[in-house]
Amino acid sequence: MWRAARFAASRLSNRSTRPFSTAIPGPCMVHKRGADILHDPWFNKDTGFPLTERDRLGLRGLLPPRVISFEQQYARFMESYRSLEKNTKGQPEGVVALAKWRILNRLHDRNETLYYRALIDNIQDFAPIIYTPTVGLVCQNYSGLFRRPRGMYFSAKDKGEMMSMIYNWPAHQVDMIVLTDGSRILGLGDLGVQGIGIPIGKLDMYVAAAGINPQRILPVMLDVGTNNQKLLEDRLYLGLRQPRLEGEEYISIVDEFMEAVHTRWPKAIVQFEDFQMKWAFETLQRYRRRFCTFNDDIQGTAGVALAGLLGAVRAQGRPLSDFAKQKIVVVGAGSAGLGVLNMAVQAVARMSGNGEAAAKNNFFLIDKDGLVTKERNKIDPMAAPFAKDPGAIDGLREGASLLEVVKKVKPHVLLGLSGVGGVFNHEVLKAMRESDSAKPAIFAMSNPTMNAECTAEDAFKHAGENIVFGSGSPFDNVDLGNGKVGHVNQANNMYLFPGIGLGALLSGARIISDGMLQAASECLASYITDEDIQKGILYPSIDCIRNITVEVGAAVLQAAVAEELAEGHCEVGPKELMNMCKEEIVEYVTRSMWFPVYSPLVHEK
Ligand SMILES: NC(=O)C1=CN([C@@H]2O[C@H](COP(=O)(O)OP(=O)(O)OC[C@H]3O[C@@H](n4cnc5c(N)ncnc54)[C@H](O)[C@@H]3O)[C@@H](O)[C@H]2O)C=CC1
Ligand SMILES: CC(=O)C(=O)O
Ligand SMILES: [Mg+2]
Repeated sequence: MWRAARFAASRLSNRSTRPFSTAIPGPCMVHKRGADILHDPWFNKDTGFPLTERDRLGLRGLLPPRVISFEQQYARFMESYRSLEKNTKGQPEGVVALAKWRILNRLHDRNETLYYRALIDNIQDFAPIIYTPTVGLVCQNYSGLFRRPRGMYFSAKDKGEMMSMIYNWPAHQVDMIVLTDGSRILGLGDLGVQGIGIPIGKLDMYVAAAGINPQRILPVMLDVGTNNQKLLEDRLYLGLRQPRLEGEEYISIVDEFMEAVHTRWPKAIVQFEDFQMKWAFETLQRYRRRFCTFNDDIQGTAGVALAGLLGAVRAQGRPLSDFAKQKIVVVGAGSAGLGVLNMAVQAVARMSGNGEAAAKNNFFLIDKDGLVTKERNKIDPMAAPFAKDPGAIDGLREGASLLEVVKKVKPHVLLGLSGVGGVFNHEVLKAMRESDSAKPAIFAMSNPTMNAECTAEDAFKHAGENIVFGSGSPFDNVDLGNGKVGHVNQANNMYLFPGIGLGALLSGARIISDGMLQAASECLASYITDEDIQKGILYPSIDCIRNITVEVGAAVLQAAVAEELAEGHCEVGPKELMNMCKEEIVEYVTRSMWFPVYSPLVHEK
């Protein structure tokens, strides 16, 4: 069932990052001329326009005479980035992070080709700036940082207008949309319109990891108000100054947006991101059978966590079938925590063949009120299936604290998706030393860094050096002394959502099925070699995220074909997809990925 490490070795040979391409890129049609091109980041090449192109496009005289090559421009940008790093050394972390974000954002606003090349080639350094953790800081300060709009904004005031508004977007084709209502941005709560930074960051990862053409992405903010009093009182706040819409009023706005998008771009994939839990589940159920859509926090996170949980079983030197015997404490009963539980329980049920009721026995769910049991008043219907019988474990009652649960259960895995920084305190971590596992796993998956359930250093210090550790935001590996290293994994849905979107897009699937999501998770789980697993490495390095995404995308595409959901994409029809073997699918996915090079621009009226 789980194709474990068998395939991993063959994949390793495939991992080099693509060098500067020497192939001559095809032409790109542009409907503008002159200064309009220089001010359009999709087409702008700055000083890189060849002289013939300057003549053809009316650019002569609008640029200094010397033509600078793409490679020189890239080197120049990286030089200024590195000197900024040097010059800001010793300054407060937040100041440095925002300075780095600004220099990248300026390039993004000016020249997207160069920006994405820099991002792809330096993904390890730049992901923490354009994605978690810095993106959280950017969202918190968005109204002050705002210079130029990016993406689209649909507000409660636009009701009845969305069908026409969607045609204001300048691109003819959109493939990938990331949508938020700003109600639960990372672990930072309701940030209203300022949450737009998240769809922007996620789509940057789509371009960098999945090679989605940046002219075909669309970050969207649905501004239905905010319940964040501080923002409502902030005179610079750029969103609607009203409390969040609720109930029918709210859902009618989302309905209208979904209809508008699919009228103009019937094949566009919509990723729901950072919606508060009640609307995350409600919208997923409402749209997943009608549109090609998924919720990243529920489904993407679940797949990444499951891959990590299976890695933790392998790290103990046990067969994957032992997953059913692992005792797992999940801290956080929100969209992410419940998404993980649902997928993990299904996996246990499949592996053990004993059904879902039995599969739940070894999972323990904790929320802000402690252990969730059937005695809980007003239990959330989504959490109810995971509520324990009170007394199922001797001495553990409704609302038992995390420390009590860890001491009694002695779990193999402690997994945090609570959004609460430091909730895995020293006592809880020390209690993990008594785990029934020889290599206990600790996942502090909440973002950004301040909201992580514990730091990597504390985890290794208090829970012991034999743990395996994952965190949602990056931490440095921990020096354990004597040349030993505590490896830090980034347990983040970034390893899956780009491949889910890419595979769904290229398959032309009508919907994103559970089978497609399971295939994505299995693929990630089988990517790591046993040798790496023994070192505590559960996820590959972010440096090879493009290669991982190819594999995940191919697995998702294959699953869509197997389930007869694939309707084909562009010139590749469903029959051709059906006739492709695994290697041909991988080759097709790789070939379909956009890569940043300057294409010759051809003016078309
Ligand atoms: N690493 C990754 O890939 C991902 C990480 N996340 C992170 O997970 C966190 C939670 O996200 P959601 O589930 O969407 O949020 P949510 O708001 O829906 O759920 C939070 C849950 O944590 C519980 N909680 C709050 N305080 C607690 C405490 N002191 N002890 C135990 N539980 C407590 C709440 O009762 C609630 O059940 C966020 O920080 C988010 O950034 C979310 C998705 C992906
Ligand atoms: C990573 C992510 O999706 C989150 O923290 O919400
Ligand atoms: Mg999210």
